[in-house]
Amino acid sequence: MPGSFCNLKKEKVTVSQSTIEPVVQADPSVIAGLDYWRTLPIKQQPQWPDADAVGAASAEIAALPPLVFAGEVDQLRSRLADAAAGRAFLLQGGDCAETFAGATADQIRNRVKTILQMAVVLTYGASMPIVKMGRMAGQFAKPRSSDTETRGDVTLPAYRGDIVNGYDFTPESRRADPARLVKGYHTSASTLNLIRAFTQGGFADLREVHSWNKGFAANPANKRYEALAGEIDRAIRFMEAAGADFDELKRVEFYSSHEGLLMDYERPMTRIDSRTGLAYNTSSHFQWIGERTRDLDGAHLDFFSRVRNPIGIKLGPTTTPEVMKQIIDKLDPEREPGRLTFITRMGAGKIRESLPPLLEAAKSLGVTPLWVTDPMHGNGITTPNGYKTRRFDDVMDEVKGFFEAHRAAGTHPGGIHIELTGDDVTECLGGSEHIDEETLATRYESLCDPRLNHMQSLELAFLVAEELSAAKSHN
Ligand SMILES: O=C[C@H](O)[C@H](O)COP(=O)(O)O
Ligand SMILES: C=C(OP(=O)(O)O)C(=O)O
Ligand SMILES: [Mn+2]
Repeated sequence: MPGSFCNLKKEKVTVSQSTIEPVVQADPSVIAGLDYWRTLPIKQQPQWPDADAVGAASAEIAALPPLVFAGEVDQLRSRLADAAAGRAFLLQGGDCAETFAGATADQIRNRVKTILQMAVVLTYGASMPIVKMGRMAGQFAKPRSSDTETRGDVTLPAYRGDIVNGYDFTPESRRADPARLVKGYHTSASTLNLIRAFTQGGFADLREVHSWNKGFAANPANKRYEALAGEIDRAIRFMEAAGADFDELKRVEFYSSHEGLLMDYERPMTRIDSRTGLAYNTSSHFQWIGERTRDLDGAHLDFFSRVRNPIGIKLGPTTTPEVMKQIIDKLDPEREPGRLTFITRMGAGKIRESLPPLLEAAKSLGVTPLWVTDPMHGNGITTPNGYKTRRFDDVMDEVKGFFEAHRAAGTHPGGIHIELTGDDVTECLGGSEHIDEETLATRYESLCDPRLNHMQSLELAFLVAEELSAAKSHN
């Protein structure tokens, strides 16, 4: 697999030799285009103190093997095309900011386990395949509202994610360190390796995942979900009785994704596929462009318009149909199924007004992007004692608004994008454990935005499954 890519170092094109398949030479204009973003305005990049050290780190990354194979990326595009057409549903979840210290076997397993558990519930509710994708194995760079953070009378650069600087509030830790780019690569590689092992090696066995869900539903706090859990149980027993081959249900496809933000990492991870001569960002299967960096004439949109990966764009409540159309024209001029995902993050109070005009505009343009709801980023609040948090009920209300808007427009609600962890943290308010403002302090671990914990994530999956099954019966 690695031999089928060429490494791109600066402007020079070197194509590695593959004995397995013929190598297609990269068109020089493709290579040159990949650096056009350097001429454009760019937001949310760190102030690296040492330009030579950044260049050296990027060159080192450019020489390392790709983390994903272009063929897997193509497969994901076709899965997302199914979701856009209403034949599948995307579940994308993981930390707001992964950390190097958090890349442990236990924490990775808990996140994968949570996503697998949610996926089983959603599969039942949707009666459709669930495309499983982690905000994992590369979600290390963060855009921030402010470049600096002030505590008392000390002001330092803001924490921009472990791939840039440290969280500790000292000048040394907050200085952007290019060595972190290389560590980001290796941490992504080891995380993805374990994800592949879990999802291919037997851990994802449907019956096992289902038995974990039975444990969730047996908890008296989750009584509300007992009936649905019972239905899933009967469905699985029916499959067993009918002779389903459960060995075939031990492995699942699982895709990696992160925000395509930090260009000194994304550019060197972008390689030319020897099969096609086209550029793929091999840092993950899918990248999205954030609400803060999706400027039409900016560096990010230009760069990601030139890679073959399926691309997500976050759309906040102020997005106009005209801007949406220009994004489509720039990123998906061919209107290729599965290429473009719109991840709307409007806020529970706004989605019912802000989403319908975009859905109507897409219909009148004759385009069918994949529509995904991110019910996290429009619902942030800060408690009087200083914790960034979100209310579970607001999150769920935005999901409901998303389904309502699609039902009214006759478009497909194609997926959910959630900040979650598999651990029992206390970062979001509410849920069946009734986490309140006092409780937040007991186990608040996120270095950026608050995540649903394991229980809250499963609870959300049961509620979304109800929405999905209602959406089915309306069709
Ligand atoms: O994850 C999203 C953003 O990075 C985050 O919401 C920004 O948070 P801030 O407003 O604390 O910078
Ligand atoms: C930064 C994020 O979101 P947004 O761009 O929607 O604010 C995120 O997904 O963590
Ligand atoms: Mn976030």
